[in-house]
Amino acid sequence: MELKRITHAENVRLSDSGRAVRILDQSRLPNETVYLELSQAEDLYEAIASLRVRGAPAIGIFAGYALYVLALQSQETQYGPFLEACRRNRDYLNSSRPTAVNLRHMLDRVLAVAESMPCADVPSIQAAMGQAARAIHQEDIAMCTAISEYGLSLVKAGDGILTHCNAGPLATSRYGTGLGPLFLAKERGIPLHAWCDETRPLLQGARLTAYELQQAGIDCTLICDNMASLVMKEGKINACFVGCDRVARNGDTANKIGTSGVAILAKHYGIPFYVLGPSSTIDFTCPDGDHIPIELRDGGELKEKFFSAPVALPQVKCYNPAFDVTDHSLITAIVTEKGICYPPFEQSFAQVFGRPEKEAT
Ligand SMILES: CSC[C@H]1O[C@H](OP(=O)(O)O)[C@H](O)[C@@H]1O
Repeated sequence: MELKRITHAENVRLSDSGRAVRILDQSRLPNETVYLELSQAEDLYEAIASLRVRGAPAIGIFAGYALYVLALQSQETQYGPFLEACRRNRDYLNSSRPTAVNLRHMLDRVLAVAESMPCADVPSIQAAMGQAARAIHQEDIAMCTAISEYGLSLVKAGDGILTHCNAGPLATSRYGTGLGPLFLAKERGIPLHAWCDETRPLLQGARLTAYELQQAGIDCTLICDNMASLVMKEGKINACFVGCDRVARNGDTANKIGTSGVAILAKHYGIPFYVLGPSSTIDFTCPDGDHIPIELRDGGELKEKFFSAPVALPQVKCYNPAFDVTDHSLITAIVTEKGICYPPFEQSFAQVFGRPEKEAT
């Protein structure tokens, strides 16, 4: 049987000129397909802050390229001033969103290249930074493929998979993490059915997950977030697959707001709850979920965004945390590119990643 390779929208890459970052503007999907080429610091920052590019791995890939294209514009010819400019750009881009640790990890990785070349000329440093940014992108493709393989091993043909938010190719490089097994299953002719939480308030599930799955010909049904309990009770769900933005050392996981509620429901109904993500999303310096910074966003996203008229009076106060933390006790396994980690997570991380069990904080 000819295996049909799923084509993925190119969500982030270097522009053809090599001097800008080209993205598919996810804030305009699913109704408009708009590509942007960004090279100015303020535009690169805004693209992350406004979720034109979003999803922990995709943010990391974008940030690596962004620091590189900004370095290319530097007029500095001396190492010291050049490095200081790179550090300022790193700090500025890192301040765009606080929760997804991939942002910090990948900015630091590209900056570390510049910091490791004190005796090199600026053009050589710029070239090395570009190689690091491209490596981050290629590594993510490999990681998502491996995560998808491990994730697919946890389900069987005909299973119903509940998803929350978007952790597909748009949020990563290819395949995705939480959605990766669904794309891999499609390529292999294995039927799975996705039940997609719309994921208020920014509707990544409705706008992006349903879009990606529909485009790929993958069976999916869109539901409101408040329907998750009913579809679980009705026996439609055999497993929950979600992505992650930051995993603490004990397995507590920050992901899109509403994820912890899905995990509590899954526990109640005896349904396995899987977190899927690359090792670059694990923050080994973070001891537990209480130490994960949670982004607070503007209340307008609740009251008027996506509505033809406001759904609440302008004076109504709002609370809009963009993420919540799922306690490690609610997680069946954390699926990474290096293997499936089962509780106790600190021990399995040590085994899978070959790290000391107790890390210096
Ligand atoms: C593949 S990780 C995607 C992860 O990021 C999303 O957050 P946002 O849309 O705000 O970037 C969400 O938490 C997804 O699970």
